[in-house]
Amino acid sequence: MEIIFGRNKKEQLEPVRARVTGKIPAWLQGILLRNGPGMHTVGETRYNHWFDGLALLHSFTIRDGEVYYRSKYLRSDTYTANIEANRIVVSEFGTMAYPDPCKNIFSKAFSYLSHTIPDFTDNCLINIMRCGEDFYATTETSYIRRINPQTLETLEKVDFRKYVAVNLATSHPHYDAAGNVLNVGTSIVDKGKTKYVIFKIPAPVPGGRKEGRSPLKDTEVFCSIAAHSLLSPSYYHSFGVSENYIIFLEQPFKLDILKMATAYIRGVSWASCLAFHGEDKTHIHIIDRRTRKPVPTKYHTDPMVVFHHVNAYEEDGCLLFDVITYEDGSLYQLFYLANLNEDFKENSRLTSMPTLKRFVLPLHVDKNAEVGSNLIKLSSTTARALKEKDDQVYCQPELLCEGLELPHINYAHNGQPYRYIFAAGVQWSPIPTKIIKYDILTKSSLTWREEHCWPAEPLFVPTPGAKDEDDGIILSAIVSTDPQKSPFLLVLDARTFTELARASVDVEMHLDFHGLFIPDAGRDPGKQAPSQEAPARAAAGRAAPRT
Ligand SMILES: CC1=C(/C=C/C(C)=C/C=C/C(C)=C/C=C/C=C(C)/C=C/C=C(C)/C=C/C2=C(C)C[C@@H](O)CC2(C)C)C(C)(C)CCC1
Ligand SMILES: [Fe+2]
Repeated sequence: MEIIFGRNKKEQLEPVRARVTGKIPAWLQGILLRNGPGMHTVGETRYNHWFDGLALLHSFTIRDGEVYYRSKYLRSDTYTANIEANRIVVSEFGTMAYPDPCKNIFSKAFSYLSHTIPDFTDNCLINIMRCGEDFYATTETSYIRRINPQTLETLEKVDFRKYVAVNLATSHPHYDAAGNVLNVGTSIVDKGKTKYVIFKIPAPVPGGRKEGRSPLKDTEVFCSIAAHSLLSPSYYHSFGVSENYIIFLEQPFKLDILKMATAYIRGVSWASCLAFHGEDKTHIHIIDRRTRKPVPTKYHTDPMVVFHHVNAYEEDGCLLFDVITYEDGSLYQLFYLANLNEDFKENSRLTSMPTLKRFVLPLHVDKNAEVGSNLIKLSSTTARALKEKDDQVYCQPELLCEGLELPHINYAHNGQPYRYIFAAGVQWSPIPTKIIKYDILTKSSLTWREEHCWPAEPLFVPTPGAKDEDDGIILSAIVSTDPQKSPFLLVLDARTFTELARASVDVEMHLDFHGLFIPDAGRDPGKQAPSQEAPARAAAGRAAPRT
């Protein structure tokens, strides 16, 4: 466990050629670029939480059946300040740090006052966002860092706050067919009105970057939602989109702003300002993308915690959305490094299982429908939505499957009807885990697993000209707890889940969070596959007839 979670990983600055066994499809050319925590101690100091680790970018460049691996720490201001001081000087999610080494309460108070609000970290360790031709490493503060996807060099630091009033933003943006980026953030201090802000980064004008203009400069507010409680906005990690709607879950996993305001002076982490309120409900906000306004019906469901939305689509006047749910916020508890030790199996039993659930919301509620009646008439689901008084609807989801996390789909189906979910399988115990293809239609699954292997999030890359949703390959970086086994990039046939190839590298690879595949530019665009993160092409793929 220590090898996987706690140990600092070395950078691999020079591209190293991987040992390929099997055959990588000739059409698969491009860069798999991923992000995750790689350094957990600096000098004598250590982070408390796995999600605090310094961002280590890594990439697998796939060219003509060969694979080259490289990795580089994100040179964030946080990284530089820590390395220069040879200790942790910037606070992260689970670790509060003090620029001033003096620990007495007066000096704490003094440095608090002199900084007023400590600046938030730009240790962008969670995901990679594409914005036109630019790529950014992302986290959940207002900072993102532009990076060079070829060399993994760190470029400029961008503060969303310059363009839109958000203090936090998700690391899971959505992309539409035209190349617009949608994201959501929380505005905590803007005129005392705590709100969730959905914002849009418009698709760049051609040649814009060449003229030195970043598409971020055109960022606009799409819609704002007032928080139910001004002093305790919800925490969220992602959101959902269908063709015409945005789904935002205001869940009872909340940030306590008063606690946050005193966290620094009290010497506690941001994480300690987060709490699950089992007595509250989950509010489901639906925004109409055409009017940019919330729909009038007030939907709610039982208390739950969601980190990852899977997908959403509309069918017969209903909005269906699939999410991975937990019964409480204990997932974040599990990833304290102190819990990720030999007793992991014991500790992890405390956590509720990630469960894939389908919610179905009626988009038009008949005012005359009887209170207590089920408004969902779809035969394909057991999800229910019960009419309540005053335009309220209580949603009861359908439980689809247990033990999925880090979900991915064929992104050409994002917001559209879809059938397959690719994900890492989580059992917590017994470990290690597996990769799963879950078929929503038949409720069956295919799995890939191997002893001692810990898979990362599986990404789907479609075959050029693909018609079927699962015509493509799955890429996943695999690390192992067996010191004899090198980490490798696994290439699976997404249809059958048989292994096509693996590319092993003799490096200490880290277990990462998220990333994307960048298909090689310059290939015949007519023949280019609709790619996971290339929305314009994905749209072209969607237009192709489906079988
Ligand atoms: C909170 C706050 C602040 C700070 C916010 C910060 C720095 C937030 C950072 C948040 C981060 C890094 C969030 C990361 C979330 C990641 C999630 C939910 C990942 C889940 C992954 C899971 C369950 C993976 C399981 C696994 C699978 C499936 C396969 C296996 O092989 C391996 C395993 C077990 C890892 C401010 C802005 C400073 C101030 C304001 C308040
Ligand atoms: Fe995530």
